[in-house]
Amino acid sequence: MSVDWGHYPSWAKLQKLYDADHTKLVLKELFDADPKRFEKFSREYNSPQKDVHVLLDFSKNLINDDVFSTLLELAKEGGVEQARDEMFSGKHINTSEDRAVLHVALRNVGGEFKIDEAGADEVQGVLDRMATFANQIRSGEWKGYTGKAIDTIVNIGIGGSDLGPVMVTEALKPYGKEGLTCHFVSNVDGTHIAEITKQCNPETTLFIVASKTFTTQETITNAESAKEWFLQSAGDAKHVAKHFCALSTNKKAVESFGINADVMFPFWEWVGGRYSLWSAIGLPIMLFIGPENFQELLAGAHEMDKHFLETKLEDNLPVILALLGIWYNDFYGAQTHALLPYDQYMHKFADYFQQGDMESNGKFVTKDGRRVTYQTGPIIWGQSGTNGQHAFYQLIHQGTKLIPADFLAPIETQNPIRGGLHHKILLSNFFAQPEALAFGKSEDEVRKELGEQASNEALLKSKVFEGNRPTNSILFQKLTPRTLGSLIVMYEHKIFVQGCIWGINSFDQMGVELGKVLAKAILGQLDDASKVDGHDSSTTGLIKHYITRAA
Ligand SMILES: O=P(O)(O)OC[C@H]1O[C@@H](O)[C@@H](O)[C@@H](O)[C@@H]1O
Repeated sequence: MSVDWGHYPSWAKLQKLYDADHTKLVLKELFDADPKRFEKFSREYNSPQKDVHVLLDFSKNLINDDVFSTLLELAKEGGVEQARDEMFSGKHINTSEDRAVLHVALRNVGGEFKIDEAGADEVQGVLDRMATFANQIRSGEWKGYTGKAIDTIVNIGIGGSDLGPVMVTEALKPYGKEGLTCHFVSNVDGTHIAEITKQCNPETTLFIVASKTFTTQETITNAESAKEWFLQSAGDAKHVAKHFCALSTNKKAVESFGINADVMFPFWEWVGGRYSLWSAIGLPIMLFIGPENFQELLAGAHEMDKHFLETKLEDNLPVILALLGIWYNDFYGAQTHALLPYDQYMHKFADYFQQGDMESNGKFVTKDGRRVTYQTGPIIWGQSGTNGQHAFYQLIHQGTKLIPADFLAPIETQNPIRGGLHHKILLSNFFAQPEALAFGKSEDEVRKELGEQASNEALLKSKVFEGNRPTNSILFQKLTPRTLGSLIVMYEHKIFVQGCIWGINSFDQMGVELGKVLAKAILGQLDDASKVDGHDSSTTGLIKHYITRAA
C-alpha cells in the first residue's frame, strides 16, 4: 500500500493553519466578521420524498474558509471517495479478516446497489421470514407451550448483538406494540438474567438468542440459564421450540443449542456486529415496531447511504462531521467527543455509538501494520439533554478540556403535552447551550452583572465563560423510524470516513480478544488456590484473595 497516512500534503497544511491561526479562530469574531456564517457552514438534508429532514449547523466550529477547504482536501487525499466506492462494491476492505463490509446491502431497499457478494435475494429472504415470524408473534397466532400468546420478548446478546436493538427499541417506543414488553439481557453477571426473568412468565415469553458467532461466553451462558429457568416451568425440552429463537451466522452451534432451523434467522460474515441492527439482529426491533416500520428504518438508512455515496464532499453530512472531528482530534488534541441528543427517546444513542465508534476506530496500527504517529478514534460519550446539563456540562463550559459536542433535537415532539410546553423548554435549552459554549460570558459582562460584588475578584473570575467551545447542532423533523435510520447511518459513515483518513481497519476488533483469552484461563483456576499460576503478583494476589474469602 502506498498511502502515507498522516503525511498527506493537506495534513501538513492543516498543521500550519492550526499553528498560525488557531488563536485567531474565535467564534465571536468569526461570527461578527461574517453575517452569513450560518448560511455558509450549514447544510440541509432532505430525503427524496421529503419525509426526512435534517439540518446540520456546523458554523459554531473553530474553522474558517481555509480550514474547511483544507479539510475537504484531506478527504480527497485520504482516498475517501475511492474507499467508499470499494465498500459499496463489496471489496474486502476488512483486510485483517479478509471480509467485505456490506451492511449497506442489508438496507438496499429497491435493490439499487448491485453487490455480488451479498445476494439481494438472500437478504430479502431473511427479511421476509423475519416479517412472517414477527406477524405471527404480534398477532398472537404464535402460541407458547400452554397455548397463550407471547407478550414478552427477551433478547440475549451483547455488544453489537445488543446495543443496536436496545437503542432503537428505546428510540422508537412510540411505534412499539402495546402490550409487548422487550427486555435485553447482556451482562454475564447473573443479576442481569435473574432480575429480568423475575419479571417474565415462561408461558408467554420468547427468548431471542442473538450472537453472530454463537460462541460468546456471556450470551451462551445467559441463554443456557434462560433455558434452565424456562424448563423449570415447562418441563419438556420440546417446548423450547416455541420459546427460543436464534439470530446468528453459526447454524451448527444454534442447532446444538437446541434451536430449530425454522426459527433461526441467519446473517453473514460480511455484517460486522456493530453494524448489524439492519440484519436478523434487528428481529427484536421488528417484533416491537412491526415489519412496516422496520422497513421504514431500512429505507431511511438506505437514503442516507445514497446521500453519502452521491453527494459531493462539501455537502456530504457524514464527511463534514468526520472532518470536523479530525480537526479537533488531531490538531487541537481533543480526546473526546460528546453526543447530546435532546430527545429522551434517544437516551441510548451515545451508548450505541460508543461501541460503533470506539470499537471501529480505537486502533493504533494502520492497515499495513505501522504504528500510527497521530491520534485515532475519539472517546465517545454523552447523555440526553437536559439531564447532562445538570451533571457534566459544568466541565464542558468551564473545564480545562476541549470537548467538541453534537447537539441533536427533533423539531416535533412525540409528546406535545401541555400544548408543547415541555418541548419548547427542551428546545430553548438545545439552542442556548451551544450559544453559551460558543460565545461565553466576558469579564466585562460579569462585572456589569455583579455590580458592587465585582470587587470580589475570585467571584468575578469564577463566573466568566471563556466560550469558543465548538459544537454541531443537528435539528431533524421528528424521530420517526425513517429519520432514525438516516441519523444512525450518518454517524456510521462518519466513522468510516475517519477510519479511512487514519488508514486503520475500522471493521475488525482485535482489541477485545486478549481479555477474553485471559478470563478463560483464569476461570479454570478459580476453584483451587493451588492451580493459580502464570500471572503477575498483583493478579495472583487478587485471585488468591478472592478464593480465600469466597470459601
Ligand atoms: O454477536 P457475537 O458474536 O456474540 O459478538 C458480540 C460482540 O462481541 C464482542 O467481543 C465484540 O467483538 C463485538 O463486536 C461483538 O458485537
